[in-house]
Amino acid sequence: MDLRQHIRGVPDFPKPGILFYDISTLLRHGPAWHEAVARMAEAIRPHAPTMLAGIESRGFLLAAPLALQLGLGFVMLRKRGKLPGATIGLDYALEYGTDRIEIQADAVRPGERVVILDDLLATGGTMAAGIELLRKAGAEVPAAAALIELTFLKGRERLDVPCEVLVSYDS
Ligand SMILES: O=P(O)(O)OC[C@H]1O[C@H](OP(=O)(O)OP(=O)(O)O)[C@H](O)[C@@H]1O
Ligand SMILES: Nc1ncnc2[nH]cnc12
Repeated sequence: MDLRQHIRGVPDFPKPGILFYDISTLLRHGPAWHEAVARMAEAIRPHAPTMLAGIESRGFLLAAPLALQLGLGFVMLRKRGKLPGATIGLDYALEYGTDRIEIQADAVRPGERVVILDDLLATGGTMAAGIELLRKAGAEVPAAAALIELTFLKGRERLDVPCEVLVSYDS
């Protein structure tokens, strides 16, 4: 199955000139979504994770079913101020301005092998921050994974681990 047929490019969202790769149409299609999760599980398995992590919010859509498929738990990396209890945070640069992601301080045990998931790798800033935050919390990060990579933005060059992807766009 060509997953590309189930991903919609929406022009000029969220601002003029940006082509937004919308996974809503993939999520809505049962067989395509099932296959995407199954293929992602097989791509991640060789990295031998003991746990998964998902980046808010579209990363959660992958982390939850993949954790079930692989028989693992998963941890939420959330935007600022959303997690209760003690947290560890990391500020990171966006195209315009900065953002912050956080993890609960007791979320991972030292040396836990955590594969980090997001829906899409664009500039790589979000994924790189997620990896750094997981390491700050004591995890090892053997790999990252995303459904979609926008290769022309070279986000992969910002990562020091392999990134598994299912669909790439070069423009
Ligand atoms: O590689 P980057 O340039 O950092 O961009 C990729 C990030 O941007 C999107 O998240 P967004 O902030 O739109 O949040 P959402 O998942 O809540 O929609 C996407 O889900 C990734 O997390
Ligand atoms: N072009 C894009 N489409 C969908 N999500 C994104 N996140 C960052 N860039 C994006």
